[in-house]
Amino acid sequence: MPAGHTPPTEFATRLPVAEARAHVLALCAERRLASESVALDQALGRVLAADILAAHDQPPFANSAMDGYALRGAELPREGERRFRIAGQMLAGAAVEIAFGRGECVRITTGAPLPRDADTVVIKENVRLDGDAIIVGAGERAGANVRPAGEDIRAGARALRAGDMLTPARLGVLAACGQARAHVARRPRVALFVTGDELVPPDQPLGYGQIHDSNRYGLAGMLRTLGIEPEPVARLRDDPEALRVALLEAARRCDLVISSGGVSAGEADYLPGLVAELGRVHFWKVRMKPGMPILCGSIESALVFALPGNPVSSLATFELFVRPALLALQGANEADPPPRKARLAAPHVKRHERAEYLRARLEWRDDGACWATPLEQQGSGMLRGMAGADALVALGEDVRELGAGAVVDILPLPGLC
Ligand SMILES: Nc1nc2c(c(=O)[nH]1)N[C@H]1C(S)=C(S)[C@@H](COP(=O)(O)OP(=O)(O)OC[C@H]3O[C@@H](n4cnc5c(N)ncnc54)[C@H](O)[C@@H]3O)O[C@H]1N2
Ligand code: MOO
Repeated sequence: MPAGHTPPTEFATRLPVAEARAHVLALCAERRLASESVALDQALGRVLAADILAAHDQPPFANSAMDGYALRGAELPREGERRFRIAGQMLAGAAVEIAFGRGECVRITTGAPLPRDADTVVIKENVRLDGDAIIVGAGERAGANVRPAGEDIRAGARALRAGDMLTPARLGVLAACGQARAHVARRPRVALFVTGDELVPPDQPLGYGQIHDSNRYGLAGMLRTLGIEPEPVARLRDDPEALRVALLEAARRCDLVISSGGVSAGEADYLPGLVAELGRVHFWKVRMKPGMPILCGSIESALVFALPGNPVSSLATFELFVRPALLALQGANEADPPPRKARLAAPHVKRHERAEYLRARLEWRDDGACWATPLEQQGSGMLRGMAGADALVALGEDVRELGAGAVVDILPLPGLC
């Protein structure tokens, strides 16, 4: 009997989405990746393996927030004007301490340490120069334009949390804390298999019954939004022997194996039987549309996601299961974010009992709410609908009819900005 006809046994099937996601996250918690140290230049998008405690105050010293003149706030005039002799100047980076007396000030630039006896900076634009002195009028505020030491981050405080994904600003925090390297989770190694004898690469002409392979590019693109470059995998025919060898080899080399196609009920749908034979099926089929036939299993220590071949189904199931899995393997705090909300811009009728993920465009209107307009192309083979979508609108199993303005959960899709 061909492997495609060997029904896997002893696994959960037709799970609700939430249960399937919880199962995936639990599987990932058992498989957390080890950490490694990387230079900050290589750390964008990586997930911190430990809390970052600030070794010193940030800023490390009280400094001026503006270009101007540092002085004692108590000496500012309440009315009229007052003259301050310029005793010297402090430029950012200059390693000199300047002392100044009563009735004096120090010219200072933004970021320069505040002289010990100063507590106020009057900006350049608000003074009049008069020889070696400045004239300051009433109306200046004592204590103005000073950034106290540690106002951003106190020495010893937790600057970043284990599990934080390193965004550009977080890389800045690490650098500001004096860390040239970061301890981050190892990047997941991922193999991507695209199955289907009807598929030809986009640079080859189509024969009868053939289509261009789009999932390879869509799924690889999804991986790249997470900074993951898929491991090279040869193009395979729908041949169970070749697939068996390749799956086992990929599972030994990788943390996660993704396949596209061959996971439903067709004569050449070998994936479920092969995963059952080589490892274990954790669940097969989730009560969702698109993406119902998704399978999650494991072969040796690798997690396996067999995604449905319909192009929209493969991308939607990536977002719902594979992205959270890749984040959870790295211990990311963002692996299972709470759903975001939007208002549905047009009424919608759902005629089936599965959860539904509508492709929708988002728009922030003058009422301050985010409105989601479902696109016309909702078929699971209609890539154009997915390409025009900013988000998936998640409708629960029980939803049947929704009016315009109904509040719905949304799952934003990764974009380029
Ligand atoms: N009798 C049943 N038929 C189907 C079922 C079912 O439960 N019973 N499920 C349907 C659903 S829902 C989906 S989704 C698809 C998923 O099927 P497979 O994962 O087995 O995928 P394939 O049959 O290989 O392909 C489906 C569809 O997608 C096209 N495809 C596949 N790979 C690619 C690719 N790399 N790039 C572009 N397009 C691709 C393929 O040509 C098919 O048209 O099954 C339903 N059937
Ligand atoms: O669930 Mo399938 O993914 O509808 O096309």
